[in-house]
Amino acid sequence: MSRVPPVWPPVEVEPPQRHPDAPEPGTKLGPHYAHCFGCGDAVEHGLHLHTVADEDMTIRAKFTVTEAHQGAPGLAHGGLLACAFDEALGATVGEQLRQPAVTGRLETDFLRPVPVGSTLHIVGHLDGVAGRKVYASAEGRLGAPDGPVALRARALFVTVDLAHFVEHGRAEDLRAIAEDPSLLRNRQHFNINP
Ligand SMILES: CCCCCCCC(=O)SCCNC(=O)CCNC(=O)[C@H](O)C(C)(C)COP(=O)(O)OP(=O)(O)OC[C@H]1O[C@@H](n2cnc3c(N)ncnc32)[C@H](O)[C@@H]1OP(=O)(O)O
Repeated sequence: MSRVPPVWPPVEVEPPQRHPDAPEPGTKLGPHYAHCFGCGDAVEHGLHLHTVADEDMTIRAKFTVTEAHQGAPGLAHGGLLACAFDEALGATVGEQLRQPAVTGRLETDFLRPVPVGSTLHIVGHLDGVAGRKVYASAEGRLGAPDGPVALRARALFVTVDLAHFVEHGRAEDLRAIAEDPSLLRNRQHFNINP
């Protein structure tokens, strides 16, 4: 079967406009929510993605695969790898546009197995905007920023109002944030206040 991907982005897009408050290249982004499985520091066996803003609408992220992330013996679970890309792409969109957005569609190509103990170096890029639709893509290299490509991913994010999270989030988790706003680690950027 051919691995030639379809045209990307799949619709006509405008070039994304970097928000004036988007973090400067080199800024460490930190977790956006303590209990986020992708980046949260309160999730013992989470992915703990470390993300840094970079030039040209990109972010760089690192994900180290632990024993807790196995699918086959000694190898990362594919769904968790997709999760790492969801997180990295979400950070790319959120940090560069400074607008809440959720994943509408995520596609992932797995090119190489990713062993436990290895680190994936992910670069996420904002590709274009069409109304509320935001297209982003990412590549993950094994072991080093110039290592072999292990995964590629493409995603459609859809921008939403903060009401999306208030309406759909579990009440006790929203209450916990109201009681301890520091759970939203990046709240100075997004000013989420449910
Ligand atoms: C820093 C933060 C890091 C966070 C990283 C993690 C990110 C996440 O995991 S977010 C959680 C997972 N995602 C979700 O829970 C989203 C669930 N889905 C939804 O809530 C809704 O379907 C939602 C908001 C995406 C879209 O619904 P709604 O607001 O009614 O808009 P809707 O009109 O259906 O869609 C908007 C546009 O997107 C398009 N679209 C939506 N979904 C898709 C899809 N899967 N494929 C193609 N196009 C789509 C629609 O066709 C529409 O296009 P157009 O404007 O051209 O008509």
